[in-house]
Amino acid sequence: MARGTLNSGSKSEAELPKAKINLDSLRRIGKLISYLKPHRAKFIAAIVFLFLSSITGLAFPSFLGALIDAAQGKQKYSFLPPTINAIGTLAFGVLFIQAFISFFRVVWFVQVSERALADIRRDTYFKLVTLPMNFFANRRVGELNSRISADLSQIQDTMTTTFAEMIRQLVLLVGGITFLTIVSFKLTLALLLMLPVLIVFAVFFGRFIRKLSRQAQDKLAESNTIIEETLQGIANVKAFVNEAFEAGRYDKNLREVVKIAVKGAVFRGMFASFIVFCLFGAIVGVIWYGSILVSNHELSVGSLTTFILYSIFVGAAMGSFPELYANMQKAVGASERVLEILDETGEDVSINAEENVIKTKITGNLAFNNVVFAYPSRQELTVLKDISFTADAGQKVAIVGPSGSGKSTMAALILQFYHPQSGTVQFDGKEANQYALTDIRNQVAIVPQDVLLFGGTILENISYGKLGASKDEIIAAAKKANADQFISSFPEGYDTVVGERGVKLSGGQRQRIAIARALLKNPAILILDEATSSLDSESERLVQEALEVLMKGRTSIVIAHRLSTIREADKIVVLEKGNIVETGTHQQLIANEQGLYRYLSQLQFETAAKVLE
Ligand SMILES: Nc1ncnc2c1ncn2[C@@H]1O[C@H](COP(=O)(O)OP(=O)(O)OP(=O)(O)O)[C@@H](O)[C@H]1O
Repeated sequence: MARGTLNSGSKSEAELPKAKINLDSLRRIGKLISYLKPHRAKFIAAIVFLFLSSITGLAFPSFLGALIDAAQGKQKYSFLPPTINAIGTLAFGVLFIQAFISFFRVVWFVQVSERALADIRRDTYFKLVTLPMNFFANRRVGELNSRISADLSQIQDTMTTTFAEMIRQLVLLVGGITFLTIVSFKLTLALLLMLPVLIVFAVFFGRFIRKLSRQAQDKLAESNTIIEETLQGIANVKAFVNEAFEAGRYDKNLREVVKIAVKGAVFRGMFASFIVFCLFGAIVGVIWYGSILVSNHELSVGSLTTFILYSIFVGAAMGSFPELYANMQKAVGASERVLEILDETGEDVSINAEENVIKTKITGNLAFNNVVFAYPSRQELTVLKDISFTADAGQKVAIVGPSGSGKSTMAALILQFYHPQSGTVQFDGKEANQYALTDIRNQVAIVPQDVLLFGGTILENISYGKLGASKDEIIAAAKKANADQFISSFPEGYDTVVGERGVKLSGGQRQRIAIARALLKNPAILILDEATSSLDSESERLVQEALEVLMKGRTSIVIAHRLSTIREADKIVVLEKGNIVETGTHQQLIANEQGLYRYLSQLQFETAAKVLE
């Protein structure tokens, strides 16, 4: 039967959907098979060895039969030596060769599939990280993660085990039937009439029982949910005096669990009787008939032994096919899902670090010309409607407006995460598409609202702004970003591990790390997405000071939530529902009594005053 490793038991793999195997699906997954090409010599050698080891495996029942016959003074095959010792020695010789071949076939299969799989994994990951933002908007991280883990594991399992097992069982089946026919045509006929019917019956029976036990498990899980819900909401249960109701609900569910389990037990019992009576019965029948042939001198004892062993080989091979086939189907499904990613068109970003150099310098003039934009995932909602504004090199331009007015979307368009439906985004007077994508992203930095730190040291996190920066450069950037002081206060300083498993940094501290990152990157254009949650005043002062240093000498686009921080801006763009409703300096805008800016300013001023009271 198929080995236990075929379904490594992990839930996600066991639940992978199956796909139909036909010419069309095989053609589609041909691209994945092409990953074997660089290793084809080894792969072919492994298949040849697999054939050899399976064929030598087939020799053993004949050796055993010959040994038994030799013990009775008979010679079973003329091509085998007549004495017991000679046959035994030969059998050991073949065994040794088989062991030798098996070693290499296992090692080679694993080597080839591991390497091919690593290439597929690498390409899938590379493709994933270069895919446009829109791709990620429509998919959950968990789902993508499972493609790289569960789907690829299934493909790997199939490559290393299922595929080899399929070939091995095929050889055993064909070879087994051939040898059986040689030993006794009559017995083989009797066996082949019975065996397939019994095996098909056993497989379907087995599946039905598995389905029943899954139903029982699901029902049990349901009753566990009832317990969980009741205990979590115990205050509600008590307040409504619904203890009896919950107890009834649980009891009803439990009865159903028992009902399904008992029904399953009946079928399980029937299955056991069936196996005992029919399958073992078939063997007993064959031996019975064989013994009659032996007593009539039509068959030797050795031949009967050989026959029984080959029948076991053939039966096991037949029985293993349904599971092997199901595994193949899962692998085809998994391959199709992985290919879906590989076939997507990525952004024009190279994954070679050496190619990531700035080819065209940008001085920092930025312009939006009649930009109209809707997110590809929500075409019906036009987020930006005819936006035009300019930011000259070195200027500080603030974008303000109510929540949802499209401020962050403008930042995403500057970073080329998305492209406008009409209108253009220009850098130094040239349209964005005239630059290499990496040229723009390498010269634009963003300090986001919520700073994500990667698992690693503070030093590594800052150097994310400029990979390969020296420690001195990093410390200098941290000093300018007002971060050196708090970093040095940690016992491990810059080597302190942060991120999910490390030290938790406060919002203000994380922002200063992000500022140091941006300083290190030294961009021509800076986007500041101001944090909405307010920091305490000391933290705020440190962050604000660091930001002033960062903004000096470059174009800064400040997405502002607190209007007090942008009074000095060269230009303030006021956005409302995707339209620019006002543009000007703080003085100009505050003077407009009917203006949105003045209204928002007053609102914030009043809120602040109330807090102070
Ligand atoms: N990835 C996305 N896919 C689809 N719609 C989006 C996406 N991101 C934002 N939106 C929508 O675009 C509109 C503008 O959002 P945006 O985040 O630009 O506003 P904002 O002005 O930055 O808001 P806030 O001040 O709350 O951050 C909103 O209606 C939002 O629902």
